[in-house]
Formats: sequence, C-alpha cells, structure tokens
Amino acid sequence: MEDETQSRFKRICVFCGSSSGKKPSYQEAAIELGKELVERRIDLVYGGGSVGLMGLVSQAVHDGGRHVLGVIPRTLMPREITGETVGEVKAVADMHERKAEMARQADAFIALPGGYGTLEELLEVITWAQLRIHHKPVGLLNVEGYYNSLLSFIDKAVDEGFISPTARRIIVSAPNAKQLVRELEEFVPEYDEIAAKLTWDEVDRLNYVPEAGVAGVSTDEIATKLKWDEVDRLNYVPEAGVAGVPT
Ligand SMILES: CC(C)=CCNc1ncnc2c1ncn2[C@@H]1O[C@H](COP(=O)(O)O)[C@@H](O)[C@H]1O
Repeated sequence: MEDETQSRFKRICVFCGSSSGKKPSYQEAAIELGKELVERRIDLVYGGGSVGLMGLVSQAVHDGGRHVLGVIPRTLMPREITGETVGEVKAVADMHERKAEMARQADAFIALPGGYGTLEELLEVITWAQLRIHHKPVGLLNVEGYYNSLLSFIDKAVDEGFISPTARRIIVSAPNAKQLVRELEEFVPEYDEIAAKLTWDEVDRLNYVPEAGVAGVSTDEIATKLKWDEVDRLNYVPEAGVAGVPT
C-alpha cells in the first residue's frame, strides 16, 4: 500500500527572516512548517545559522530527525553573526553561490515571512521558474496575511502587463504549512510560449559571473563588521569621489 505521508519532495529549501518578527504567529508558523516537513519526511536546506525564523525552522526539522543542510557564505560563518547551524553545514564563497547551491539541493521552495533577503531569494527562484531554469514549485507561507501587499502588487503588475497570468501562477500561496505543502505537491508548472522554447543547462550551470556593480554602505552594527571578497569581485575599486566613499 502506498504510504500517504510519502512526499514527492526529498528536500525543500526554506527562505525566511533572519529576524523572528514581532508576532508570535510568525515563530509558530516556522516551527509548524518544520514539523510538517518532518511529518512528510522531507529534509531541509536553508541559509544556515540559528538566527530568527531560520533558527526555529531548522531546529524543528533537526529535532524531528530529518536532515538539515545549511548553506552559508564563509563571511557569515562566525558564530556571533549567525549562531550555530544544526545538522550539516556547507560553506560557500559568496551569496550568489549560496543561492545557486540551495536551489540545486531542493525540490521545491517555501518562503516564510522575512525581509529583504527573503524577498530577494523568493523573487529570484520565481524568476528562474519563469525562465524555466528550474521546474520546482515555489510556495509562499502567507502567515496572517503578511504577504498580502506583495501579492496585491504582483496582481497589479499582471494588470499593468508586466507579469503574465501564467507567470503569476508560479506562486502558490497558503495561510498554513499543511495546506501549502499539499498545494505544492499538486503543482503542475506551465510556461509562456517564449519561455517554453528556452533550454538551460539547469541550476548547477548557474554559477554566476558577477557583473560590475557598486557596493552600498551599511550602518547596521553587525553588517559593518563583515568583509566580503565578493565586493572586490564586484569590481568595486573605491576612488575619490566615487560612490561617496572618502579615501
Ligand atoms: C549581518 C547580518 C545582518 C546577518 C544576518 N544573518 C543572516 N544569517 C544567515 N542568512 C541570512 C542572514 N541575513 C540574511 N540571510 C539570508 O537571507 C534570508 C533572510 O534575510 P532577511 O532576514 O529576510 O533579510 C535567509 O533566507 C538567508 O538565506
């Protein structure tokens, strides 16, 4: 007899806040998602560390006996920055490599509430799905309507002709983990006509060649202590008067 708890996913990548959020419901949702993965015997890949919702979801999956893989850039590895990572830790060179590695390791993606990092990771895997770089379902855990305004904005982008209705349907959203994972299990990808003609050598070929860019200046206490090789690789050579950096 087929095991009803057997998922089509072996491992899911969770993006979520490195903060815990103000409402207890965010923290409860992170733990509930972790337990749902355990119940369905799904392993976890995430950004590593124990801060915020990242810590809660990874601990819940680890406590439930499933495998946890934290993919963490070397710069973020010191314990005072991101805390201990439970389970297996994979160190990578930079943020780009981290995202490609998390995507490579996962069969689906789920975003819990979070900030810029979560949004960026979420929007990137949606964009990759739109381009058929991967065919993996993308879910939004819309805890107490946290993502309602993002979804409204995306609907506006559809109305205004910037996102196709097909691409809109990439995002699966649900208010709780059980419903979300069930919907992801049933997800069937569709593609716009042009995207359907694209052929990519899949995610592991997605080793980005960083393009020229200008680094920003951060004032957060921890962030000011970080030193990234990535910045050099972004061709950021501070010069007098450039990007407002004094020499
Ligand atoms: C210096 C500093 C603020 C460290 C925060 N510590 C972090 N530790 C691990 N991953 C992170 C961190 N900040 C952002 N990320 C990445 O971005 C997402 C969370 O960013 P955010 O909190 O939503 O925006 C995570 O899924 C993770 O992959």
